[in-house]
Amino acid sequence: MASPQQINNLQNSFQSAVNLGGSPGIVSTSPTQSFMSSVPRRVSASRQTKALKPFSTGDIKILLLENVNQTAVEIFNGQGYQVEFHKSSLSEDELIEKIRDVHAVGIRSKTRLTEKVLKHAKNLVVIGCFCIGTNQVDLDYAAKIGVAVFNSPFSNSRSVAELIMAEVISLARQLGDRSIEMHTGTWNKVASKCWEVRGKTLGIIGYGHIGSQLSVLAEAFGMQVLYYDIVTIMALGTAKQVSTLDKLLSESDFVTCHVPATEDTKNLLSAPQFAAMKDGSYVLNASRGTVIDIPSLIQAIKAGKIAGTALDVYPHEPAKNGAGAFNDELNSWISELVSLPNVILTPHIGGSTEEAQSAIGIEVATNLSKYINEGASVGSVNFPEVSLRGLDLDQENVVRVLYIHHNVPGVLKTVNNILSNHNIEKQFSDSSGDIAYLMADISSVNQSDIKDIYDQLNATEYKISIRLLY
Ligand SMILES: NC(=O)c1ccc[n+]([C@@H]2O[C@H](COP(=O)([O-])OP(=O)(O)OC[C@H]3O[C@@H](n4cnc5c(N)ncnc54)[C@H](O)[C@@H]3O)[C@@H](O)[C@H]2O)c1
Ligand SMILES: O=C(O)CC[C@@H](O)C(=O)O
Repeated sequence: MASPQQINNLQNSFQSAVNLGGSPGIVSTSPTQSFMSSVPRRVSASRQTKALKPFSTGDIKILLLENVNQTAVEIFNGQGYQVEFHKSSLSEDELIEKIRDVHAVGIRSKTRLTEKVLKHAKNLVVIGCFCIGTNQVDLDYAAKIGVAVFNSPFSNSRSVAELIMAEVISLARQLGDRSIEMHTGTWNKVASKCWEVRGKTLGIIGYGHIGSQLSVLAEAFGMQVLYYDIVTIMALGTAKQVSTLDKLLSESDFVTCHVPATEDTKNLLSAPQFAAMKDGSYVLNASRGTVIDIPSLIQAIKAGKIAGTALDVYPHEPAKNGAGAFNDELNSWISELVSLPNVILTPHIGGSTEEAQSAIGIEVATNLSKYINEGASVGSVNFPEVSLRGLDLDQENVVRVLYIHHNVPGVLKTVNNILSNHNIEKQFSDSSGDIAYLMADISSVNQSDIKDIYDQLNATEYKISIRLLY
Protein backbone atom coordinates (compact mmCIF):
# COMPACT_ATOMS: atom_id res chain seq x y z
CA MET A 1 0.00 0.00 0.00
CA ALA A 2 1.19 3.52 -0.77
CA SER A 3 2.51 5.58 2.16
CA PRO A 4 0.96 9.01 2.91
CA GLN A 5 4.11 10.60 1.45
CA GLN A 6 3.76 8.57 -1.77
CA ILE A 7 0.10 9.54 -2.02
CA ASN A 8 1.03 13.16 -1.54
CA ASN A 9 3.64 12.96 -4.28
CA LEU A 10 1.28 11.17 -6.64
CA GLN A 11 -1.47 13.66 -5.89
CA ASN A 12 0.87 16.56 -6.54
CA SER A 13 1.98 15.12 -9.86
CA PHE A 14 -1.63 14.41 -10.78
CA GLN A 15 -2.60 18.00 -9.95
CA SER A 16 0.18 19.46 -12.05
CA ALA A 17 -0.40 16.99 -14.88
CA VAL A 18 -4.02 18.07 -15.23
CA ASN A 19 -3.12 21.66 -14.44
CA LEU A 20 -6.00 22.26 -12.05
CA GLY A 21 -5.55 25.40 -10.06
CA GLY A 22 -7.21 26.41 -6.85
CA SER A 23 -6.96 25.77 -3.20
CA PRO A 24 -6.94 22.46 -1.40
CA GLY A 25 -9.10 23.80 1.38
CA ILE A 26 -12.24 22.50 2.85
CA VAL A 27 -15.74 23.33 1.82
CA SER A 28 -19.29 22.08 2.03
CA THR A 29 -22.26 21.92 -0.25
CA SER A 30 -25.16 24.15 0.63
CA PRO A 31 -25.81 26.68 3.34
CA THR A 32 -27.22 24.21 5.81
CA GLN A 33 -26.59 23.70 9.49
CA SER A 34 -23.06 24.94 9.87
CA PHE A 35 -22.72 27.56 7.17
CA MET A 36 -22.22 30.39 9.59
CA SER A 37 -19.61 28.65 11.68
CA SER A 38 -16.21 30.24 11.52
CA VAL A 39 -13.64 27.62 10.64
CA PRO A 40 -9.98 28.57 10.30
CA ARG A 41 -8.93 28.68 6.66
CA ARG A 42 -6.31 26.36 5.34
CA VAL A 43 -3.93 27.66 2.77
CA SER A 44 -2.01 25.85 0.07
CA ALA A 45 1.70 26.33 0.64
CA SER A 46 2.51 25.98 -3.04
CA ARG A 47 -0.19 28.02 -4.77
CA GLN A 48 -0.75 30.77 -2.22
CA THR A 49 -4.44 30.92 -3.01
CA LYS A 50 -7.21 31.27 -0.53
CA ALA A 51 -8.96 28.12 0.60
CA LEU A 52 -12.69 28.30 0.06
CA LYS A 53 -14.33 27.08 3.19
CA PRO A 54 -17.88 27.93 4.10
CA PHE A 55 -19.01 25.11 6.33
CA SER A 56 -17.70 22.55 8.74
CA THR A 57 -16.00 19.83 6.74
CA GLY A 58 -17.51 17.24 9.02
CA ASP A 59 -20.76 17.95 7.19
CA ILE A 60 -19.50 16.33 4.00
CA LYS A 61 -20.45 12.67 3.84
CA ILE A 62 -18.84 10.34 1.34
CA LEU A 63 -20.12 6.84 0.64
CA LEU A 64 -17.46 4.58 -0.89
CA LEU A 65 -18.46 1.19 -2.29
CA GLU A 66 -16.76 -1.74 -4.05
CA ASN A 67 -13.48 -1.56 -2.17
CA VAL A 68 -12.37 1.73 -3.71
CA ASN A 69 -8.63 2.08 -3.14
CA GLN A 70 -7.36 3.31 0.24
CA THR A 71 -5.56 6.22 -1.47
CA ALA A 72 -9.02 7.73 -1.99
CA VAL A 73 -10.03 7.12 1.61
CA GLU A 74 -6.88 8.86 2.80
CA ILE A 75 -7.48 11.87 0.56
CA PHE A 76 -11.09 12.23 1.75
CA ASN A 77 -10.05 11.77 5.38
CA GLY A 78 -7.37 14.41 4.84
CA GLN A 79 -10.09 16.81 3.74
CA GLY A 80 -11.99 16.17 6.97
CA TYR A 81 -14.94 14.51 5.26
CA GLN A 82 -16.94 11.73 6.91
CA VAL A 83 -16.20 8.54 4.96
CA GLU A 84 -18.33 5.39 4.99
CA PHE A 85 -16.43 2.58 3.29
CA HIS A 86 -17.84 -0.75 2.01
CA LYS A 87 -15.87 -3.56 0.41
CA SER A 88 -18.64 -4.71 -1.92
CA SER A 89 -21.54 -3.11 -3.76
CA LEU A 90 -24.94 -2.81 -2.08
CA SER A 91 -28.36 -4.15 -2.99
CA GLU A 92 -30.67 -1.58 -4.56
CA ASP A 93 -32.64 -1.20 -1.30
CA GLU A 94 -29.51 -0.72 0.80
CA LEU A 95 -28.17 1.75 -1.75
CA ILE A 96 -31.37 3.78 -1.69
CA GLU A 97 -31.14 3.95 2.10
CA LYS A 98 -27.45 4.91 2.16
CA ILE A 99 -27.53 7.44 -0.68
CA ARG A 100 -30.22 9.59 0.97
CA ASP A 101 -27.93 11.84 3.01
CA VAL A 102 -24.51 11.65 1.36
CA HIS A 103 -22.88 14.43 -0.66
CA ALA A 104 -20.68 12.14 -2.75
CA VAL A 105 -20.73 8.50 -3.70
CA GLY A 106 -17.76 6.55 -5.04
CA ILE A 107 -18.34 3.33 -6.96
CA ARG A 108 -16.68 1.00 -9.45
CA SER A 109 -18.39 -1.02 -12.19
CA LYS A 110 -20.96 -3.01 -10.18
CA THR A 111 -23.12 -0.35 -8.54
CA ARG A 112 -26.05 0.75 -10.66
CA LEU A 113 -26.87 4.40 -10.02
CA THR A 114 -30.18 4.48 -11.86
CA GLU A 115 -32.80 7.22 -11.90
CA LYS A 116 -34.75 5.18 -9.34
CA VAL A 117 -31.79 5.17 -6.94
CA LEU A 118 -30.70 8.77 -7.61
CA LYS A 119 -34.22 10.07 -6.94
CA HIS A 120 -33.65 9.24 -3.26
CA ALA A 121 -30.44 11.28 -3.00
CA LYS A 122 -31.28 14.53 -1.24
CA ASN A 123 -27.82 16.07 -0.76
CA LEU A 124 -25.85 14.43 -3.56
CA VAL A 125 -23.43 16.77 -5.32
CA VAL A 126 -21.05 14.46 -7.12
CA ILE A 127 -20.49 10.84 -8.16
CA GLY A 128 -17.05 9.30 -8.62
CA CYS A 129 -16.65 6.24 -10.85
CA PHE A 130 -13.33 4.82 -9.66
CA CYS A 131 -12.87 3.14 -13.06
CA ILE A 132 -13.07 3.98 -16.76
CA GLY A 133 -16.60 2.81 -17.62
CA THR A 134 -19.53 5.04 -16.65
CA ASN A 135 -22.35 2.99 -18.17
CA GLN A 136 -23.44 1.93 -14.66
CA VAL A 137 -24.62 5.49 -13.95
CA ASP A 138 -27.61 7.23 -15.51
CA LEU A 139 -25.45 10.16 -16.62
CA ASP A 140 -28.28 12.19 -18.15
CA TYR A 141 -30.47 11.92 -15.09
CA ALA A 142 -27.53 12.79 -12.83
CA ALA A 143 -26.90 15.96 -14.88
CA LYS A 144 -30.62 16.75 -14.80
CA ILE A 145 -30.56 16.83 -11.01
CA GLY A 146 -27.28 18.79 -10.94
CA VAL A 147 -24.98 15.93 -9.98
CA ALA A 148 -21.59 15.90 -11.72
CA VAL A 149 -19.98 12.53 -12.52
CA PHE A 150 -16.23 11.95 -12.73
CA ASN A 151 -14.27 8.86 -13.77
CA SER A 152 -10.66 7.96 -14.32
CA PRO A 153 -10.31 7.90 -18.11
CA PHE A 154 -6.98 6.13 -18.48
CA SER A 155 -5.36 5.11 -15.18
CA ASN A 156 -5.99 1.40 -15.79
CA SER A 157 -5.57 1.31 -19.60
CA ARG A 158 -2.07 -0.16 -19.41
CA SER A 159 -3.20 -2.88 -16.98
CA VAL A 160 -5.97 -3.98 -19.36
CA ALA A 161 -3.64 -3.92 -22.37
CA GLU A 162 -1.09 -6.10 -20.54
CA LEU A 163 -3.78 -8.61 -19.52
CA ILE A 164 -5.00 -8.89 -23.11
CA MET A 165 -1.46 -9.40 -24.40
CA ALA A 166 -0.98 -12.19 -21.86
CA GLU A 167 -4.26 -13.76 -22.97
CA VAL A 168 -3.42 -13.58 -26.66
CA ILE A 169 -0.36 -15.73 -25.98
CA SER A 170 -2.24 -17.94 -23.53
CA LEU A 171 -4.94 -18.67 -26.11
CA ALA A 172 -2.38 -19.32 -28.85
CA ARG A 173 -0.59 -21.83 -26.60
CA GLN A 174 -3.70 -23.24 -24.86
CA LEU A 175 -2.14 -22.33 -21.53
CA GLY A 176 -5.40 -22.31 -19.61
CA ASP A 177 -6.19 -25.91 -20.53
CA ARG A 178 -2.64 -27.18 -19.88
CA SER A 179 -2.66 -25.53 -16.47
CA ILE A 180 -6.05 -26.97 -15.48
CA GLU A 181 -4.85 -30.42 -16.62
CA MET A 182 -1.68 -30.18 -14.52
CA HIS A 183 -3.72 -29.13 -11.49
CA THR A 184 -5.68 -32.36 -11.86
CA GLY A 185 -2.56 -34.49 -12.38
CA THR A 186 -2.70 -34.78 -16.18
CA TRP A 187 0.55 -34.48 -18.21
CA ASN A 188 -0.45 -33.54 -21.78
CA LYS A 189 2.59 -32.41 -23.79
CA VAL A 190 1.09 -31.29 -27.15
CA ALA A 191 2.04 -28.92 -29.97
CA SER A 192 -0.97 -29.44 -32.19
CA LYS A 193 -2.89 -26.17 -32.80
CA CYS A 194 -0.44 -24.26 -30.58
CA TRP A 195 1.09 -21.25 -32.27
CA GLU A 196 3.55 -18.40 -31.91
CA VAL A 197 1.91 -14.98 -32.02
CA ARG A 198 4.74 -13.54 -34.12
CA GLY A 199 3.47 -12.74 -37.63
CA LYS A 200 -0.21 -13.17 -36.64
CA THR A 201 -2.76 -10.40 -36.97
CA LEU A 202 -4.45 -8.78 -33.99
CA GLY A 203 -7.73 -7.03 -34.79
CA ILE A 204 -8.61 -4.33 -32.24
CA ILE A 205 -12.19 -3.04 -32.11
CA GLY A 206 -12.04 0.40 -30.46
CA TYR A 207 -8.69 2.16 -30.73
CA GLY A 208 -8.98 4.37 -27.66
CA HIS A 209 -6.79 4.44 -24.57
CA ILE A 210 -6.68 0.66 -24.18
CA GLY A 211 -6.79 -0.37 -27.84
CA SER A 212 -3.88 1.92 -28.74
CA GLN A 213 -1.74 0.77 -25.77
CA LEU A 214 -2.38 -2.80 -26.81
CA SER A 215 -1.40 -1.99 -30.38
CA VAL A 216 2.10 -0.97 -29.24
CA LEU A 217 2.54 -4.09 -27.09
CA ALA A 218 1.33 -6.41 -29.87
CA GLU A 219 3.75 -4.92 -32.39
CA ALA A 220 6.60 -5.45 -29.94
CA PHE A 221 5.66 -9.16 -30.07
CA GLY A 222 5.94 -9.11 -33.89
CA MET A 223 2.20 -9.06 -34.52
CA GLN A 224 0.48 -7.09 -37.27
CA VAL A 225 -2.25 -4.82 -35.94
CA LEU A 226 -5.51 -3.84 -37.61
CA TYR A 227 -8.08 -1.71 -35.88
CA TYR A 228 -11.64 -0.65 -36.43
CA ASP A 229 -13.08 2.46 -34.79
CA ILE A 230 -16.05 4.70 -35.53
CA VAL A 231 -13.73 7.70 -35.61
CA THR A 232 -10.57 8.13 -37.63
CA ILE A 233 -7.61 7.76 -35.28
CA MET A 234 -3.93 8.11 -36.05
CA ALA A 235 -2.23 4.71 -36.11
CA LEU A 236 0.61 3.98 -33.71
CA GLY A 237 3.60 2.16 -35.15
CA THR A 238 2.63 0.32 -38.31
CA ALA A 239 -0.94 -0.50 -37.24
CA LYS A 240 -3.61 0.04 -39.90
CA GLN A 241 -7.14 1.34 -39.46
CA VAL A 242 -9.71 -0.56 -41.53
CA SER A 243 -12.94 0.98 -42.74
CA THR A 244 -15.35 -1.81 -41.84
CA LEU A 245 -15.77 -4.26 -39.01
CA ASP A 246 -16.14 -7.08 -41.57
CA LYS A 247 -12.70 -6.34 -43.00
CA LEU A 248 -11.16 -6.53 -39.54
CA LEU A 249 -12.99 -9.77 -38.76
CA SER A 250 -12.05 -11.49 -41.99
CA GLU A 251 -8.33 -10.60 -41.74
CA SER A 252 -7.55 -11.09 -38.03
CA ASP A 253 -6.30 -14.14 -36.16
CA PHE A 254 -7.25 -12.57 -32.82
CA VAL A 255 -10.15 -10.14 -32.37
CA THR A 256 -10.32 -8.10 -29.18
CA CYS A 257 -13.00 -5.61 -28.07
CA HIS A 258 -12.21 -2.26 -26.40
CA VAL A 259 -15.36 -0.23 -26.93
CA PRO A 260 -17.69 1.35 -24.37
CA ALA A 261 -21.09 -0.19 -23.54
CA THR A 262 -23.55 1.73 -25.72
CA GLU A 263 -26.68 0.85 -27.68
CA ASP A 264 -24.44 0.55 -30.78
CA THR A 265 -21.97 -1.84 -29.20
CA LYS A 266 -24.63 -4.20 -27.81
CA ASN A 267 -23.96 -7.65 -29.30
CA LEU A 268 -21.39 -6.06 -31.62
CA LEU A 269 -20.03 -9.58 -32.06
CA SER A 270 -22.79 -12.12 -32.60
CA ALA A 271 -23.42 -15.11 -34.94
CA PRO A 272 -22.91 -13.23 -38.28
CA GLN A 273 -19.67 -11.65 -37.02
CA PHE A 274 -18.28 -14.98 -35.78
CA ALA A 275 -19.18 -16.49 -39.17
CA ALA A 276 -17.21 -13.68 -40.86
CA MET A 277 -14.06 -14.47 -38.86
CA LYS A 278 -11.18 -16.68 -40.00
CA ASP A 279 -11.48 -20.38 -39.18
CA GLY A 280 -9.59 -21.13 -35.98
CA SER A 281 -9.37 -17.52 -34.84
CA TYR A 282 -9.77 -16.26 -31.28
CA VAL A 283 -12.09 -13.77 -29.54
CA LEU A 284 -11.21 -11.62 -26.52
CA ASN A 285 -13.37 -9.23 -24.54
CA ALA A 286 -12.33 -7.04 -21.62
CA SER A 287 -14.70 -4.15 -22.39
CA ARG A 288 -18.25 -4.81 -21.20
CA GLY A 289 -20.35 -7.97 -21.05
CA THR A 290 -22.99 -6.57 -23.39
CA VAL A 291 -20.56 -6.29 -26.32
CA ILE A 292 -20.44 -10.01 -27.13
CA ASP A 293 -23.39 -12.34 -27.60
CA ILE A 294 -21.97 -15.19 -25.52
CA PRO A 295 -24.51 -17.92 -26.50
CA SER A 296 -23.53 -17.34 -30.16
CA LEU A 297 -19.86 -17.44 -29.19
CA ILE A 298 -20.45 -20.77 -27.47
CA GLN A 299 -22.01 -22.14 -30.68
CA ALA A 300 -19.07 -20.83 -32.76
CA ILE A 301 -16.58 -22.55 -30.42
CA LYS A 302 -18.57 -25.79 -30.49
CA ALA A 303 -18.62 -25.68 -34.30
CA GLY A 304 -14.82 -25.34 -34.33
CA LYS A 305 -15.00 -21.93 -36.01
CA ILE A 306 -13.50 -20.12 -33.01
CA ALA A 307 -10.46 -21.78 -31.45
CA GLY A 308 -10.70 -20.13 -28.06
CA THR A 309 -11.81 -17.12 -26.11
CA ALA A 310 -10.71 -14.95 -23.19
CA LEU A 311 -13.51 -13.14 -21.37
CA ASP A 312 -13.11 -10.72 -18.47
CA VAL A 313 -16.61 -9.22 -18.47
CA TYR A 314 -20.13 -10.68 -18.51
CA PRO A 315 -23.71 -9.41 -18.93
CA HIS A 316 -24.34 -10.14 -15.23
CA GLU A 317 -21.52 -10.15 -12.70
CA PRO A 318 -21.64 -11.10 -9.00
CA ALA A 319 -21.94 -8.21 -6.54
CA LYS A 320 -19.13 -9.59 -4.40
CA ASN A 321 -16.32 -12.12 -4.34
CA GLY A 322 -16.99 -15.65 -3.19
CA ALA A 323 -17.17 -19.32 -4.12
CA GLY A 324 -20.18 -20.35 -6.20
CA ALA A 325 -20.97 -16.77 -7.27
CA PHE A 326 -20.39 -17.44 -10.99
CA ASN A 327 -23.20 -19.81 -11.89
CA ASP A 328 -26.12 -20.46 -14.25
CA GLU A 329 -28.46 -18.38 -12.12
CA LEU A 330 -26.32 -15.36 -12.98
CA ASN A 331 -26.05 -16.14 -16.71
CA SER A 332 -27.89 -19.23 -17.98
CA TRP A 333 -25.00 -20.38 -20.24
CA ILE A 334 -22.16 -20.45 -17.68
CA SER A 335 -21.90 -24.23 -17.20
CA GLU A 336 -21.87 -24.70 -20.98
CA LEU A 337 -19.15 -22.07 -21.39
CA VAL A 338 -16.87 -23.49 -18.69
CA SER A 339 -17.05 -26.96 -20.22
CA LEU A 340 -15.48 -25.80 -23.52
CA PRO A 341 -11.77 -26.09 -24.40
CA ASN A 342 -9.43 -23.10 -24.51
CA VAL A 343 -11.74 -20.73 -22.66
CA ILE A 344 -9.99 -18.32 -20.29
CA LEU A 345 -12.35 -16.66 -17.83
CA THR A 346 -11.33 -13.88 -15.44
CA PRO A 347 -13.49 -12.02 -12.90
CA HIS A 348 -13.42 -8.50 -14.40
CA ILE A 349 -9.82 -7.90 -13.33
CA GLY A 350 -8.57 -6.07 -16.45
CA GLY A 351 -7.94 -2.91 -14.45
CA SER A 352 -7.22 -4.62 -11.14
CA THR A 353 -3.56 -3.95 -10.44
CA GLU A 354 -2.02 -2.15 -7.48
CA GLU A 355 -0.68 0.54 -9.81
CA ALA A 356 -3.99 1.20 -11.55
CA GLN A 357 -6.16 1.12 -8.43
CA SER A 358 -3.89 3.43 -6.48
CA ALA A 359 -3.68 5.92 -9.37
CA ILE A 360 -7.47 5.79 -9.88
CA GLY A 361 -8.06 6.38 -6.16
CA ILE A 362 -5.89 9.47 -6.22
CA GLU A 363 -7.23 10.85 -9.50
CA VAL A 364 -10.93 10.48 -8.77
CA ALA A 365 -10.71 11.48 -5.09
CA THR A 366 -8.74 14.59 -6.08
CA ASN A 367 -11.30 15.55 -8.72
CA LEU A 368 -14.18 14.95 -6.32
CA SER A 369 -12.50 17.05 -3.62
CA LYS A 370 -11.87 19.86 -6.10
CA TYR A 371 -15.49 19.76 -7.20
CA ILE A 372 -16.77 19.75 -3.62
CA ASN A 373 -14.33 22.40 -2.43
CA GLU A 374 -14.07 24.67 -5.44
CA GLY A 375 -16.81 23.73 -7.89
CA ALA A 376 -14.31 22.81 -10.64
CA SER A 377 -16.05 20.42 -13.05
CA VAL A 378 -13.13 19.97 -15.46
CA GLY A 379 -12.95 16.29 -16.40
CA SER A 380 -16.59 15.58 -15.58
CA VAL A 381 -18.25 13.16 -18.03
CA ASN A 382 -21.81 14.53 -17.89
CA PHE A 383 -21.43 18.21 -17.13
CA PRO A 384 -20.25 21.45 -18.71
CA GLU A 385 -16.57 21.83 -17.80
CA VAL A 386 -16.15 24.98 -15.74
CA SER A 387 -13.36 26.23 -13.50
CA LEU A 388 -12.15 29.55 -12.09
CA ARG A 389 -8.67 30.39 -10.91
CA GLY A 390 -8.22 30.46 -7.13
CA LEU A 391 -8.78 33.52 -5.01
CA ASP A 392 -5.84 35.60 -3.84
CA LEU A 393 -4.88 35.19 -0.21
CA ASP A 394 -5.70 38.77 0.66
CA GLN A 395 -9.20 38.72 -0.82
CA GLU A 396 -11.72 39.19 1.96
CA ASN A 397 -15.49 38.88 1.81
CA VAL A 398 -15.46 36.97 -1.45
CA VAL A 399 -18.07 34.33 -2.19
CA ARG A 400 -17.96 31.79 -4.99
CA VAL A 401 -21.39 31.19 -6.50
CA LEU A 402 -22.00 27.82 -8.15
CA TYR A 403 -25.26 27.88 -10.03
CA ILE A 404 -26.37 24.85 -12.05
CA HIS A 405 -29.37 25.66 -14.18
CA HIS A 406 -31.53 24.84 -17.19
CA ASN A 407 -29.93 26.04 -20.41
CA VAL A 408 -32.55 28.61 -21.42
CA PRO A 409 -32.42 32.28 -22.42
CA GLY A 410 -32.49 34.93 -19.70
CA VAL A 411 -30.57 33.14 -16.96
CA LEU A 412 -27.44 35.29 -16.93
CA LYS A 413 -29.52 38.48 -16.80
CA THR A 414 -31.50 37.20 -13.81
CA VAL A 415 -28.49 35.84 -11.95
CA ASN A 416 -26.33 38.90 -12.54
CA ASN A 417 -29.18 41.06 -11.38
CA ILE A 418 -29.16 39.19 -8.09
CA LEU A 419 -25.39 39.49 -7.82
CA SER A 420 -25.30 43.11 -8.96
CA ASN A 421 -24.97 44.65 -5.49
CA HIS A 422 -21.53 43.07 -5.32
CA ASN A 423 -18.50 43.24 -7.53
CA ILE A 424 -18.32 40.26 -9.90
CA GLU A 425 -14.59 39.56 -9.79
CA LYS A 426 -14.75 36.81 -12.37
CA GLN A 427 -17.36 34.64 -13.96
CA PHE A 428 -17.47 31.62 -16.26
CA SER A 429 -20.41 29.80 -17.69
CA ASP A 430 -20.77 26.87 -20.04
CA SER A 431 -23.53 24.57 -21.18
CA SER A 432 -23.88 21.00 -22.30
CA GLY A 433 -27.25 20.08 -23.78
CA ASP A 434 -30.03 21.16 -21.43
CA ILE A 435 -27.69 21.81 -18.50
CA ALA A 436 -25.61 24.90 -17.87
CA TYR A 437 -23.21 25.76 -15.08
CA LEU A 438 -22.25 29.22 -13.95
CA MET A 439 -19.40 30.03 -11.58
CA ALA A 440 -18.83 33.52 -10.27
CA ASP A 441 -16.57 35.01 -7.60
CA ILE A 442 -18.23 38.05 -6.07
CA SER A 443 -16.61 40.42 -3.61
CA SER A 444 -17.83 42.87 -0.96
CA VAL A 445 -20.14 40.25 0.50
CA ASN A 446 -20.91 40.40 4.19
CA GLN A 447 -21.73 37.19 6.02
CA SER A 448 -25.26 38.52 6.48
CA ASP A 449 -25.67 38.81 2.65
CA ILE A 450 -24.96 35.15 2.00
CA LYS A 451 -28.30 33.73 3.02
CA ASP A 452 -30.09 36.45 1.07
CA ILE A 453 -28.10 35.69 -2.12
CA TYR A 454 -28.80 32.00 -1.64
CA ASP A 455 -32.52 32.53 -1.17
CA GLN A 456 -32.80 34.77 -4.22
CA LEU A 457 -30.90 32.33 -6.45
CA ASN A 458 -32.92 29.47 -5.02
CA ALA A 459 -36.13 31.20 -6.04
CA THR A 460 -35.12 31.53 -9.71
CA GLU A 461 -37.16 29.40 -12.09
CA TYR A 462 -34.12 28.03 -13.97
CA LYS A 463 -32.26 26.73 -10.93
CA ILE A 464 -31.24 23.07 -10.67
CA SER A 465 -28.89 23.43 -7.73
CA ILE A 466 -26.84 26.07 -5.97
CA ARG A 467 -23.81 26.11 -3.74
CA LEU A 468 -22.10 29.10 -2.22
CA LEU A 469 -18.48 28.76 -1.12
CA TYR A 470 -16.52 31.35 0.80
N1 LIG B 1 -12.01 -5.12 -17.99
C1 LIG B 1 -11.71 -4.05 -17.31
O1 LIG B 1 -11.33 -4.11 -16.15
C2 LIG B 1 -11.79 -2.71 -17.99
C3 LIG B 1 -10.91 -1.70 -17.60
C4 LIG B 1 -10.99 -0.47 -18.24
C5 LIG B 1 -11.96 -0.25 -19.21
N2 LIG B 1 -12.82 -1.24 -19.54
C6 LIG B 1 -13.82 -1.02 -20.60
O2 LIG B 1 -13.12 -0.78 -21.81
C7 LIG B 1 -13.80 0.24 -22.53
C8 LIG B 1 -12.82 0.93 -23.44
O3 LIG B 1 -11.87 1.64 -22.63
P1 LIG B 1 -10.94 2.78 -23.25
O4 LIG B 1 -10.30 3.45 -22.10
O5 LIG B 1 -10.09 2.26 -24.33
O6 LIG B 1 -12.05 3.73 -23.86
P2 LIG B 1 -11.82 4.92 -24.89
O7 LIG B 1 -13.03 5.77 -24.77
O8 LIG B 1 -10.48 5.51 -24.73
O9 LIG B 1 -11.87 4.16 -26.31
C9 LIG B 1 -13.01 3.55 -26.82
C10 LIG B 1 -12.93 3.60 -28.32
O10 LIG B 1 -14.05 2.87 -28.84
C11 LIG B 1 -14.49 3.56 -29.99
N3 LIG B 1 -15.87 3.15 -30.28
C12 LIG B 1 -17.01 3.54 -29.67
N4 LIG B 1 -18.06 2.91 -30.23
C13 LIG B 1 -17.57 2.10 -31.20
C14 LIG B 1 -18.16 1.20 -32.12
N5 LIG B 1 -19.49 1.01 -32.16
N6 LIG B 1 -17.34 0.54 -32.97
C15 LIG B 1 -15.99 0.75 -32.95
N7 LIG B 1 -15.39 1.59 -32.11
C16 LIG B 1 -16.16 2.26 -31.24
C17 LIG B 1 -14.34 5.02 -29.62
O11 LIG B 1 -14.35 5.85 -30.77
C18 LIG B 1 -13.01 5.01 -28.90
O12 LIG B 1 -11.93 5.26 -29.76
C19 LIG B 1 -14.38 1.14 -21.43
O13 LIG B 1 -15.52 1.81 -21.89
C20 LIG B 1 -14.71 0.19 -20.32
O14 LIG B 1 -16.06 -0.20 -20.42
C21 LIG B 1 -12.76 -2.46 -18.96
O1 LIG C 1 -12.79 -1.70 -11.28
C1 LIG C 1 -13.85 -1.96 -11.82
O2 LIG C 1 -14.83 -2.44 -11.23
C2 LIG C 1 -14.07 -1.65 -13.30
C3 LIG C 1 -12.84 -1.75 -14.13
C4 LIG C 1 -13.11 -1.40 -15.57
O3 LIG C 1 -14.15 -2.13 -16.11
C5 LIG C 1 -13.30 0.05 -15.84
O4 LIG C 1 -14.32 0.44 -16.38
O5 LIG C 1 -12.39 0.81 -15.52
